[in-house]
Amino acid sequence: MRSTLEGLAHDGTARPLLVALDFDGTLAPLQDDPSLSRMLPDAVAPLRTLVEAPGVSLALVSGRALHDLHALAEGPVGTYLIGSHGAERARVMRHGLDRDVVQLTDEQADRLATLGARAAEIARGRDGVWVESKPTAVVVHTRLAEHDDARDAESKALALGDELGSGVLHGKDVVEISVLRASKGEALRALRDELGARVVVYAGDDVTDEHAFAALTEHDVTIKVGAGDTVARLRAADPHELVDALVALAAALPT
Ligand SMILES: O=P(O)(O)OC[C@H]1O[C@H](O[C@H]2O[C@H](CO)[C@@H](O)[C@H](O)[C@H]2O)[C@H](O)[C@@H](O)[C@@H]1O
Repeated sequence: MRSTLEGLAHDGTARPLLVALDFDGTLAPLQDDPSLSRMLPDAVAPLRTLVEAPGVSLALVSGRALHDLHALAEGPVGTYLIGSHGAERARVMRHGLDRDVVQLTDEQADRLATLGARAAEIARGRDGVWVESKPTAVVVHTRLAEHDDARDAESKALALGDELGSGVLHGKDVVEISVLRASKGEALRALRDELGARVVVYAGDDVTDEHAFAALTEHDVTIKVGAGDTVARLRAADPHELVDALVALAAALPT
């Protein structure tokens, strides 16, 4: 995996190059409290090098709400941010974000409010189950719950998603119910087309990242972080191994 990335650095035909990275579980080790998630410190310098390199673009592609991703990930100026599994997009500017505004219809806004209330009912009385609200979705979190409570809450949340959601994603200890149809794969493909990227590198750890892997071609570089079935071609054992490879990629770029 590391040698593949180093090879891209030297390959002049792999330009424009888009390096797109998931956040939680990929650049940032998973945490019980999502507000404590931070990118591994060693990732900061190579990401800055990538975003400043001629012919290279950087994107962070996350299930996080955009404002959350911006605040926690601290992507360098020039980074593209894709949030809410593709429903939100922005670019990091020197002062703030250049942001595509998501506008829900009245019907979607009403449905989001209903979903929030119904998800709160699922969490009620289940210790460790809690609900995160996003601009386009609600998320039922179960990481801290006992096994039976977690499975029960997840199955109820999936049923709620089938009833009222436009999209349902079952990630690592989360069920995310959105009122918009979006996926990391569609968002990544749209960004690639806009940038005219000849090669895309994508790394992610969760089942929701499989949409992004599936949207790429055999000429791209797909990296699954951690264990689990995947359509990605390469694997990093954990965020540390991925970040080591990004350090190597950045160091190998022509100066
Ligand atoms: O696409 P990602 O960047 O991987 O974001 C997906 C979800 O990330 C957050 O949840 C995950 O990370 C939490 C912190 O490590 C962890 O507690 C949780 O169990 C994970 O599923 C975030 O809270 C969700 O909103 C994102 O959709």
